[in-house]
Amino acid sequence: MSSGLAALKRAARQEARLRLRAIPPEHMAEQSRAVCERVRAHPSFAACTGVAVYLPMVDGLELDTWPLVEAIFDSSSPKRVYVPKIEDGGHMRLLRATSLAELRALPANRWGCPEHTDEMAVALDDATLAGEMDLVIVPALMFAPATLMRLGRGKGFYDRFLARLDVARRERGLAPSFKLGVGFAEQMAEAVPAEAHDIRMDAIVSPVATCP
Ligand SMILES: Nc1nc2c(c(=O)[nH]1)N(C=O)[C@@H](CNc1ccc(C(=O)N[C@@H](CCC(=O)O)C(=O)O)cc1)CN2
Ligand SMILES: Nc1ncnc2c1ncn2[C@@H]1O[C@H](COP(=O)(O)OP(=O)(O)OP(=O)(O)O)[C@@H](O)[C@H]1O
Repeated sequence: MSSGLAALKRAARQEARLRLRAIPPEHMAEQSRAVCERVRAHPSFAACTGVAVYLPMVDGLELDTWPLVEAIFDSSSPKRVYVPKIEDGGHMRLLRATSLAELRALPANRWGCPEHTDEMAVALDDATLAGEMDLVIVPALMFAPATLMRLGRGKGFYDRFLARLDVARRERGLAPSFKLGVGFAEQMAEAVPAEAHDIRMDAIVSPVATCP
């Protein structure tokens, strides 16, 4: 990556963290509920049979996806649910979860994200390889709804996972996954610095708008 772009990304991540820290907790909870409602109302949600969703970090500072996860498991027409697990070496696996209780009981990893432990995950396959998810709920530090681009946490986990997922789906004759970015109003920007490997979202949902 060119050092100019790296510096731009670094500065934009710092700006995003400042904005996130300034959101009152009750405003975060309210926005999270509104975004989860909008996701449930989106056509890609009704259409999907398998959803990849992150579980929010315990210390907050990102959109709370629990209202969405609870709604999926409460539904009479359940969908398959997959959650990320970070492996050594910077690889992200997606593991199928079979109940809300299973997810609720997951311990926090070193970054504060609820995640299966290595022992729990031993018998679980990486669902990415079978291309099982048709909808991916994508986190980011900042989004640009006008361009559908996102700025992640800088480790490339989602960019690499989304690329691998769609390769697996293509090999099976399946359409690409629908990539739905979710964030607080404070995380929406005019533009974000982007590189060739940064994967474009199909839609971005904030509490007040769904783009496109
Ligand atoms: N809830 C949740 N789960 C998720 C993600 C996420 O963004 N949110 N991820 C999305 O990719 C993956 C974990 N990705 C991470 C990527 C980078 C860092 C990281 O660099 N942490 C810093 C300190 C924290 C920070 O301010 O970002 C560090 O370790 O130095 C942490 C997690 C998978 N699970
Ligand atoms: N498809 C890919 N293949 C190989 N390397 C990649 C790919 N996507 C991203 N990377 C690498 O990952 C690192 C982080 O990329 P970047 O700064 O774009 O992360 P990010 O978009 O903030 O992270 P994330 O996607 O996890 O939210 C970079 O070194 C980049 O080269």
